[in-house]
Amino acid sequence: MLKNKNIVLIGFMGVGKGSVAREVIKHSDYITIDTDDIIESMQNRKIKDIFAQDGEAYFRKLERNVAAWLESSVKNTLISTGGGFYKQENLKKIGTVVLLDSPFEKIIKRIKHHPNALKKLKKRPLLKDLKKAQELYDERRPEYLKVADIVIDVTKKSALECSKELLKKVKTHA
Ligand SMILES: Nc1ncnc2c1ncn2[C@@H]1O[C@H](COP(=O)(O)OP(=O)(O)O)[C@@H](O)[C@H]1O
Ligand SMILES: O=C(O)C1=C[C@@H](OP(=O)(O)O)[C@@H](O)[C@H](O)C1
Repeated sequence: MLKNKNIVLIGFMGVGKGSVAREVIKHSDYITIDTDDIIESMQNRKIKDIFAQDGEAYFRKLERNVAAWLESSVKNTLISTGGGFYKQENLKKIGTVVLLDSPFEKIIKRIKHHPNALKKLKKRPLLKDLKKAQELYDERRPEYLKVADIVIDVTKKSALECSKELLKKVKTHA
């Protein structure tokens, strides 16, 4: 583990941030937290309900609050983030930024193959319209690459393989 250094996992919706984080903690001393989970628990409602009831701008404000808290108060933690969290101004101050990268079609294929696919799609308001989601992906991908300290191509790898690559790359990045 790096001293006083968080790992911030970024990447498009459904690319596997949560899945990889859960593998990393099995093979290291890291504790993991998820910005979406923090927001849902503070609000006592689901992300899709926050979007529906108060709109995306309100959700982004909540993300900003979480980002400020992460920077001031969280250390030595693997932080999994929502797909839009990478835009936070203080992102690089929170920790080493690791991008999970994969083509749009592969991400969607994976989600659709999951036994709980419908639920997985429903809980992500920005995946409702796949054409718009593809546009969002195209707009974001260069920005993800720009902000990342480390990039992991997750396309042909299991979450376990990705977690091992992450731990190795983080170690050598220090
Ligand atoms: N490396 C992987 N190989 C195959 N399927 C994966 C992999 N990583 C994630 N998945 C599947 O993709 C979907 C989205 O993963 P998830 O971890 O929830 O993504 P995120 O946290 O980035 O939104 C889930 O159905 C999960 O089981
Ligand atoms: O890409 C985005 O802007 C979003 C991604 C979601 O998280 P996941 O990446 O975990 O699906 C969630 O934060 C919200 O629906 C907005």
